[in-house]
Amino acid sequence: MRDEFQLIRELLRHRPRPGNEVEVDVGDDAAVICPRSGMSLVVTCDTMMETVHFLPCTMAASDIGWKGMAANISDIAAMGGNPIGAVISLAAPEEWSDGQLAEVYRGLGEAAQRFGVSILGGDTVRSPKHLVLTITLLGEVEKGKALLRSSARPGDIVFVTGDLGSSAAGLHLLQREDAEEWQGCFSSLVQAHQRPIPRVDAGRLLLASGLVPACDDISDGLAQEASEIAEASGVRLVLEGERIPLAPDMRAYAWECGIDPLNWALSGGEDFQLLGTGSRDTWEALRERATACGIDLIPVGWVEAGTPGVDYVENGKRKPLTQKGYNHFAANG
Ligand SMILES: Nc1ncnc2c1ncn2[C@@H]1O[C@H](COP(=O)(O)OP(=O)(O)O)[C@@H](O)[C@H]1O
Ligand SMILES: Cc1ncc(C[n+]2csc(CCOP(=O)(O)OP(=O)(O)O)c2C)c(N)n1
Ligand SMILES: [Mg+2]
Ligand SMILES: [Mg+2]
Ligand SMILES: [Mg+2]
Repeated sequence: MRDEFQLIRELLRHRPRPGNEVEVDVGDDAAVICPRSGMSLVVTCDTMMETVHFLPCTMAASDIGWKGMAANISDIAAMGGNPIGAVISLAAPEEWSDGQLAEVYRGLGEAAQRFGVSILGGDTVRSPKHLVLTITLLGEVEKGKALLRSSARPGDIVFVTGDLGSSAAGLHLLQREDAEEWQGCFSSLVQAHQRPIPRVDAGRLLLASGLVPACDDISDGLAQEASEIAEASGVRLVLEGERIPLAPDMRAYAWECGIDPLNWALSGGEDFQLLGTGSRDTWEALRERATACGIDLIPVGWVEAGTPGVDYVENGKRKPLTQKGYNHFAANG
């Protein structure tokens, strides 16, 4: 029989050392943190749910922890912030052994360590069926400077920070009956799905440049995130299909499967790159500054005045984008 308090001690045993902002650490009724002066708190929350976000064939226990943390860090990155500390809710079924749960926390701790996140506390309950991992992440951002979805302006360039669709391709591969035969050749896709890297580096650079009006992270696919910026800013985004960056491995795997790789980029989700807009006048300066820091900003379209929404240009023809992103309550969810 599992002991709740023994399990909590086990899960927290190897957590990263708390950062300087932590006034009261895990172990009391609540944690106390103090952001640096001149900084505002940024708060976000995301859940990883067995069957919805992962299956035994798609993710090892440690990957679940990494990805749960990475998905939250990505939302802080999209605001231009720095992550500070996490509060973690774990609902665990009896079928998951203490060892497996410790593995979830090992992966979670690896991501926390890499991105400077303190584990501030959490809650542990029994789940009658599936594993559910919910993380609330706190971060800090310079007061009044957070990057918003609502600041895109007509004339802006639309850009992304890296390849799209690889995570969806990795998920497709991992769910094949003959997945093992494919994993060796396309390990980068599996890696993109299981161990995404949130773009805190890019978010911080975009904020520091002062040249980026709007930003969003790509959790639900480019189509959905572009429409979020369009709606929030009251503008029309125009995406150019040919410019959307696709990893060579992703193209090759899609070709093997007879699938259009752009569908994975537009609708697949979980890439956790950033989507942003920047003024045309300062675009070259911004791009050079990013390149100097090893960050690619890839132009994928532009912003126009018009009915809020997204248009798509393919083979020189422009039309409203029909692809939808990931939606938990739709057919693709
Ligand atoms: N159940 C909820 N209660 C309150 N706010 C929510 C809930 N679900 C989502 N939100 C808020 O709605 C907005 C959109 O959520 P979501 O699409 O999940 O964002 P993201 O893709 O960045 O994680 C966010 O501001 C989020 O905090
Ligand atoms: C087994 C399995 N099926 C489907 C998916 C694909 N999937 C699940 S949730 C999701 C979108 C991102 O998750 P969400 O909870 O919407 O995160 P948020 O947008 O709130 O950051 C995707 C693409 C998956 N990762 N695993
Ligand atoms: Mg969310
Ligand atoms: Mg987001
Ligand atoms: Mg979503």
